[in-house]
Amino acid sequence: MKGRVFIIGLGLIGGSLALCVKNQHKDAVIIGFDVNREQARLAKMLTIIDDIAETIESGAEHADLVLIATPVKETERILQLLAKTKLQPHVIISDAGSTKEQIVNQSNLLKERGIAFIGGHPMAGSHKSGVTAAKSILFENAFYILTPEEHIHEQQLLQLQDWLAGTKAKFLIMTPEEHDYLTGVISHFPHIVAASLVHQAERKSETQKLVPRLAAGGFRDVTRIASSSPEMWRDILLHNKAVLLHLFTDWQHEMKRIENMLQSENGEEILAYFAQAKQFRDELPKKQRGAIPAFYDLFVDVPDYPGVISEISGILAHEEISITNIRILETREEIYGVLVISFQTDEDRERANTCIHLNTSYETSI
Ligand SMILES: NC(=O)c1ccc[n+]([C@@H]2O[C@H](COP(=O)([O-])OP(=O)(O)OC[C@H]3O[C@@H](n4cnc5c(N)ncnc54)[C@H](O)[C@@H]3O)[C@@H](O)[C@H]2O)c1
Ligand SMILES: O=C(O)C(=O)C[C@]1(C(=O)O)C=C[C@@H](O)C=C1
Repeated sequence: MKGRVFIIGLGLIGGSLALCVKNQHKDAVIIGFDVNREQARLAKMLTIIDDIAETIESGAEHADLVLIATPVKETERILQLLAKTKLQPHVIISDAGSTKEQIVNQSNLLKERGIAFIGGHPMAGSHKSGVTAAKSILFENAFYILTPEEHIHEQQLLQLQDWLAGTKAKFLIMTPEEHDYLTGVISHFPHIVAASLVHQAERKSETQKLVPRLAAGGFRDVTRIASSSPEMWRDILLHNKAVLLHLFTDWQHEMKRIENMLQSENGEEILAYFAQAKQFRDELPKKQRGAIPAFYDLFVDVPDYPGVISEISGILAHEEISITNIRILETREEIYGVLVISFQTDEDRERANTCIHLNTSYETSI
């Protein structure tokens, strides 16, 4: 599609959306704005955007699509500003915020002017922030939730999906309330738990100096997201307060339940507790994750010795399995295994997995 796309907030998500729109719509002109001028300058330098707008008003005036990718409290303020700004009558405005109800409520002022606002949330991301972390593949295979209100025409919804087709995400339509409940359960509350575990470890480290050095595999896996942007998460919590307070009560019951099992040394119940969690966790759809390994990646836990890459690639070549990339991770943090092999299809990855199991004793994970 041709047109002018204005992106407000040029961080991880705004930058990634800009790349996705440009990949799909080569003739589109992407204008960006960020309060942090350095982020805007970097976005232009990295050719993630074509031009920088001096103000939100000047960027929005001639835009066909406006995407807001700022922390959610800022998004509310920006919607208030846009409601007073000169806009093209056909413009579509959307956002990428992690909460929806308060943002959609705030868009009422635009609705009164007959301007279309469609709440959006690409359900993939990272603990990294800033435009330098932006990637065009960030949302591949992830869900992209849209929360159109009743007055939004089908045509406007389709047009937004068309603009965002380069994300290669799967669109899901739901109400803002449903969105906030679901994300409260699977994203926002887990974030609080991750941060609380880090706080607990930090407190213990005051008397137990070895805690930071020993905080390895499991602790790092479960707390990776605690390294995310504090501003972003402060805003998410403030927006989704009601859902989260309800989940705190649930969680406290949950902790009490396992605490009681331990208190009474009920081994059978403890076993069942972990077995049930393992079953549900193991059955989560693997292909629907976001970007972190967004390709068909296979992780192979190999000893770090010269020649290991050619050993594995030789085994795969022998079976005529094509690989698109093979590399050694410099760190073992967050993902098991140091050798990452990328494939074009899930089928190739499955074949490779079987082949490595048959020919080596290395552990693999997908
Ligand atoms: N990080 C994730 O995993 C993720 C995933 C999906 C959605 N989101 C949502 O996307 C939004 C952006 O998150 P991010 O990860 O890109 O954060 P980020 O910190 O990488 O980028 C946010 C950018 O917004 C800019 N900004 C802040 N206030 C502004 C304002 N008033 N006007 C213009 N620019 C402003 C900041 O300077 C920053 O560059 C948030 O609402 C977040 O909830 C995040
Ligand atoms: O992978 C991560 O680092 C994330 O936390 C991404 C994550 C999530 O909870 O899944 C975080 C918030 C966004 O709203 C969407 C995605």
